[in-house]
Amino acid sequence: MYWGCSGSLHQSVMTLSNTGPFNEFLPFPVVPAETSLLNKLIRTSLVESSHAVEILQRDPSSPLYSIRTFEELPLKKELLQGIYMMGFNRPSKIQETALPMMLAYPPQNLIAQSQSGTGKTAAFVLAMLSRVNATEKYPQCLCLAPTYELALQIGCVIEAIGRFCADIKVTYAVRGNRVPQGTVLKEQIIIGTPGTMLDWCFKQKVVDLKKITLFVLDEADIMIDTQGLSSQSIRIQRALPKSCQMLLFSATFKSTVREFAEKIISNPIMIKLREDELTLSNIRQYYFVCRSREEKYEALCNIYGSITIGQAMIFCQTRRSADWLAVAMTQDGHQVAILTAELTVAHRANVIQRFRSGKEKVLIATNVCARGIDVQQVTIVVNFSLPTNQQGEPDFETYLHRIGRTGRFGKSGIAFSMVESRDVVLVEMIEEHFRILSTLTWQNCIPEMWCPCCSIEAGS
Ligand SMILES: Nc1ncnc2c1ncn2[C@@H]1O[C@H](COP(=O)(O)OP(=O)(O)OP(=O)(O)O)[C@@H](O)[C@H]1O
Repeated sequence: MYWGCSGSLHQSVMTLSNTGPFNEFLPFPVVPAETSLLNKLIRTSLVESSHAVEILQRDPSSPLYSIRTFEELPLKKELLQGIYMMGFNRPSKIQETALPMMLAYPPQNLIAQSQSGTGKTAAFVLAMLSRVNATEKYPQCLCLAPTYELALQIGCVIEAIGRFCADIKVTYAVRGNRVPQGTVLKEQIIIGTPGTMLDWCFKQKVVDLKKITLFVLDEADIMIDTQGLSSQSIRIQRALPKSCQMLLFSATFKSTVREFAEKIISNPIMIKLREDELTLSNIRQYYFVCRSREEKYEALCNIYGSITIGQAMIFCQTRRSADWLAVAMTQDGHQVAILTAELTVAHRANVIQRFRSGKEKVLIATNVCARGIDVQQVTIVVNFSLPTNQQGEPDFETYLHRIGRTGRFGKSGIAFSMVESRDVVLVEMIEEHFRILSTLTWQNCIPEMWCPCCSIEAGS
């Protein structure tokens, strides 16, 4: 699989190593950069938010306005053409507010937070392509991303939106792309990871930082959670001229991100798009009490026999039980895909893409690799085992992530949990926990006695 575009780097085999923070309960860590990448790869459309953009902090001297159409922006016609070729008819929520600020003169510094998929990348790509002076053949914009693959993804967006800007070129400061000292870079935009960018700027000295007019730091939350990346980014940023415009983007706005952002960006305008909260209120939840794994499987087959299922996602606690279930379902003639943390990111992306496109109807996943992955068309979620922590207590957060839907995409869904008798107490704890948030409709259905509550069309 090749994730880059036609830029000046070509490399076809990519895997991300699991180097992120280690989750003590699970054999494989959840790596936020991987989740972010997978979501980018599987996302084909904008995640529209119902929330307004909040302006947390603003430069009082800057006029603040938002736009409704791309034509209202000072964009060159080649960029408008590029935008329309991408199928973007109107700006997203975050673009409405951020783009006028990013394109304003004099240039303004901006910190923007908005959840994944809301159009941040497209926004800063437009800013980069607008700021560049295409007649000058030297680096003018630097963009930092936390991983090789994410850097290449940004490059793809630049090349897609900028396809009519023939004179603007992009290069990649990422591992494997070596530039000997003395190289004269002609590309106006450099996208890279902090380590290699640092090398290009300070060791190889192929970038004259004094000539950089726009600096973009993407996925700031991932950067600061990944050892070394934030200090490398700060080193680069500190060497830039005072007049250089700084843009920082993040999907989350934890206090650490805010502190980091404020440390490196002076007098920023700060904007934030509130995230839709996960909710269980539109999910009907049922559970089966089973005596064994085999009986859980029988219950699962009963669900399949009784209701119309679009696509289902089944969660298992361990890889071994995921494998067992995949074999059993395949033998019974189901088209099943399996997602476990041992797969490389490229492999996982492939599995998810196949599932998205409907090639498989069932996706069996272990929790670790499915967390944060956005598969919107799923109408049925099955907990083949309830998520628990190392102490054997219910993992409420994971439960919510597995079955929760945001208000915006809150088509009703159904979730089934298979529990062994000794675990009914977990069900009660989950019920107790979420009763505060929403009204739950738990139903105790016993496989042999199929109850009427379950004869509901999924997604109805
Ligand atoms: N104005 C728009 N109209 C329609 N689609 C858009 C628009 N802007 C972006 N998109 C599309 O929406 C998807 C998400 O956009 P984008 O990647 O820019 O979001 P993001 O906020 O940067 O996400 P992430 O945090 O995961 O990087 C992409 O498929 C992109 O092509």
